[in-house]
Amino acid sequence: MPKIKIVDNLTSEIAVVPINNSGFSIQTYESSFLIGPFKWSPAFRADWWQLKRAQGLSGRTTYVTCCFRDSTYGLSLAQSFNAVNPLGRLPLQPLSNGSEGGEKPFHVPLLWCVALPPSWESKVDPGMNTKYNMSSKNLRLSRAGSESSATSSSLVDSESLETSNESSPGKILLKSKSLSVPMESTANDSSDSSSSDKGQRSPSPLVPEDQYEVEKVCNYVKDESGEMYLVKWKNWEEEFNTWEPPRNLVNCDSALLEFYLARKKEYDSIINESEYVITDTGKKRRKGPRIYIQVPPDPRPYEVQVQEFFEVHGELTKAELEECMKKVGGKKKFDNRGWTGKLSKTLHEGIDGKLSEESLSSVRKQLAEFEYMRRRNEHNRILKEWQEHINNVSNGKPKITIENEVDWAGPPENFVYINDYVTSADISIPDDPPVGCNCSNGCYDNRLGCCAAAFGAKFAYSQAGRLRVPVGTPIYECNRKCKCDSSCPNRVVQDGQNSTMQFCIFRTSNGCGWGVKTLKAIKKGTFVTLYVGEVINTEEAERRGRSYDAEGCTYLFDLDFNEQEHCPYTVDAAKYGNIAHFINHSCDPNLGVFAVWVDCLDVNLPKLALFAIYDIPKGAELTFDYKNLVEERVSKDVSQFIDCSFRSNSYRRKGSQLTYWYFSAQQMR
Ligand SMILES: C[S@@+](CC[C@H](N)C(=O)[O-])C[C@H]1O[C@@H](n2cnc3c(N)ncnc32)[C@H](O)[C@@H]1O
Repeated sequence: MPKIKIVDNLTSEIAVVPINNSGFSIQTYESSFLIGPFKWSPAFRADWWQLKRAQGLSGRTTYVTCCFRDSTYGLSLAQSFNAVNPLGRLPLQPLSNGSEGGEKPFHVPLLWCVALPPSWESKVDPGMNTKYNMSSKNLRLSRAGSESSATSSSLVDSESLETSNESSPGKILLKSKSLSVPMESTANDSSDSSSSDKGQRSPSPLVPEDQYEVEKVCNYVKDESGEMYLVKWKNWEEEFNTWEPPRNLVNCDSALLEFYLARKKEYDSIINESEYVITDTGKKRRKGPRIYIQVPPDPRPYEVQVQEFFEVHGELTKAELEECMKKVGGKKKFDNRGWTGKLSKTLHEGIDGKLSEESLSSVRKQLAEFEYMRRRNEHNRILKEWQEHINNVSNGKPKITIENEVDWAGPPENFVYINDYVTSADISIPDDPPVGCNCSNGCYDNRLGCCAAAFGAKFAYSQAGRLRVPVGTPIYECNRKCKCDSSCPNRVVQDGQNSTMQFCIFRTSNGCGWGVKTLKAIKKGTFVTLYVGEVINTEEAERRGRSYDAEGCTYLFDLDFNEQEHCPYTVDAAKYGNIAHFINHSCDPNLGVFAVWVDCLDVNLPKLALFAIYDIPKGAELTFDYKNLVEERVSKDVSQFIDCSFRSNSYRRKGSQLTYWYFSAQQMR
C-alpha cells in the first residue's frame, strides 16, 4: 500500500485522500480540517484559498512543495509550486526510480507537503479512498544559511524529521524571489563539501538574501492552467531548475527576451521548413508531427513591439488617430490588459508579413485605438501633474482642475504659477502702509476716517463681502495699520479666493487655446481672482509688447491709473501668472477688473482684482473684456484675431447697469 505522510509546521499531519478520479481531499488531524473533494479546477483554487485563510496564511506568498511517493508504482515525484497559484502547471519530475528500491530522502522545505501530482489520478484505484501515510524517515530537511535567519513559520521543524544518510538526487529546492530561506542540496553535504557548494548560492552584495538571479530561461509551457517558465538559476546546478509562473520572473528581461527570440526562431524554422498540403476543404495544412514547443509572449514593452510593427507597416496617420478620438473621446483610460495576449500575437504575424490586407487593416484600427488611449493617458498624466502643482502653489484656493479633451496641448512651456506679483530687481512693491483707519468697532459704509472715505472713495463691499460699486471705482481696503481685525468687511481681496470656488482650466474648442470655466455658480459681486504677473517698467513692457504682438498673444496689463503721470508699471502675466493668465476675452464679459489698494498705497501699484459682474452659472466660461487693452497696446493683426465669440451669453441680465463696464484701467479712475 503506498504511504504518504504530509508534514507541515502548523499541523503535525495532513492526510491526502484521493477521491475517485476527481482529486484529493486534505485532512489535518489536529484541527479536524477537511477540505474537498476538490478537483483540478477553479473550484479547487477556491478551496485552496479557504485552506490558506483557515490556516492564517492569507495574503502571504507561500511556497508549497508537493511530494508523492508511490511505492506500489515505484516512483517518487516531487514538485514545488506557488501556493498562490496551486493550479499552475506542475511538470512532474521523477526524483528517483522506485525500482531501485529503498526510500529516497528529499527536502520538505516549506509549509506543505501534500500529494498533488495530477497524473496520479490515473494510477489510483478509483474506489480506493485510502489515507496515505509516509514514514517521516523519508523526509529530510536541511538548509543553507543560519538557523537564526529562518522564520519559524517558514520551516518544517527539523527535529520532527528523521534524517537519512542515503545520497539521492531526490531533493526539492525552491529558488524564487519570494522564498525566505534557501534550501541546499543534501546529496553530498556530509561527504563532499565542494560539490555541495555548487548547489548553493554564492553571496552577492547586489542580490538581496531572499532573491535569486535568473541565469537563463530554458523552457516554456502554457496550458489551460496558465503559463510557466523553466528557470536555470545563477550559481545553481541545472538539477535545481524550477518552473516558475511569469509573475516570479522580475528583473530578468534580457533572459526572457533571449529565450523568446531563440524559441521564436526555432518555431519559425519548423514552420518554414514544413511541407503543406491543401485539404479537401481547401485549407492549408502542415504535414508532419505536431509541434510541441510553444513560443512565449514577446516580453518587450508594448511600445517596442508596436514600434516594430510601425517600422514595417508605417506609423499611424493623424486621420487614424482622429478617428479614434471621435470614437473613444478624451476620458477613457488606456487599458493594456487587452493588449498582452492576442493582439501581440497578431501584431507579430503582421511584422512577419503573415496577415492578409483585411486583417492588417483591422490590426491597425485596433492599434490606433490603443495608441490613442495610451497617448491620451500619458497626456492626462502630465496634465494631472500640472494640476497638482498648481493646487500646491495656490493651496487649493481656488481648487483648480485641468481638462483637455480637444487636442494634445500640455502645460504652457516655461509658465510659472504664482499667487502674487513678482518683480524684477529694480522694482519693489512697498507693503508697509503709512496710514490706517482707527475703526476699532467696525468699518462700514462712509464711516468717517475709515479707509474708503479717507481716500475719497466709496465703501466697496456689502456685509456679505460682495462688491457693490460700479466698475471704475477704486477700492481701498483696510490694511495692516488699521485698528480693525481680520473679520472687517473691508478685507475681501486680501483674504484671497474663497476655498469653495472651483475652476477648471480647459482647452477651448473654438481655437482660443486654454480658457477658464467655473465648476460652481458664482454670485454677482463675488471676488473671483487677482490678475497677477511680473511687474515690469514701461521700457521693458514696450520691448516685450513688440515680441508678443509678433506671437499674437497678449498678457500685458498697464497699471495706468494715475492720469497725472505716464504709466510707469505694467503687469506681464505671460511667464508668471495665476489662473487669470488663462481667462479669455469677451466683449460681453462676466468679470470686471478693479484696482484695489491694500498694504501698498502707491497709486501706480494697485492690485488688479477680477469680480463677477453677473450671477455666473456653473459651467460658464469666465471672461473679461480686454479689447481696449488690445487696441492700446497690440497691433491690428492681433485685435482682428481676438473675436468676441462669447457675446451671446444667455445668462446676461438685460439692461443691467453693469453692461458698460470695461476692462481699461484708464476708465477705472
Ligand atoms: C490672457 S491669454 C488667455 C489664455 C489663452 N487662451 C491661453 O491659451 O493661454 C490671451 C490670449 O488668448 C487668446 N484669446 C483670448 N481671448 C480670445 C478670443 N475671444 N478670441 C480669440 N483668441 C482669444 C489670444 O491668443 C490672446 O492673446
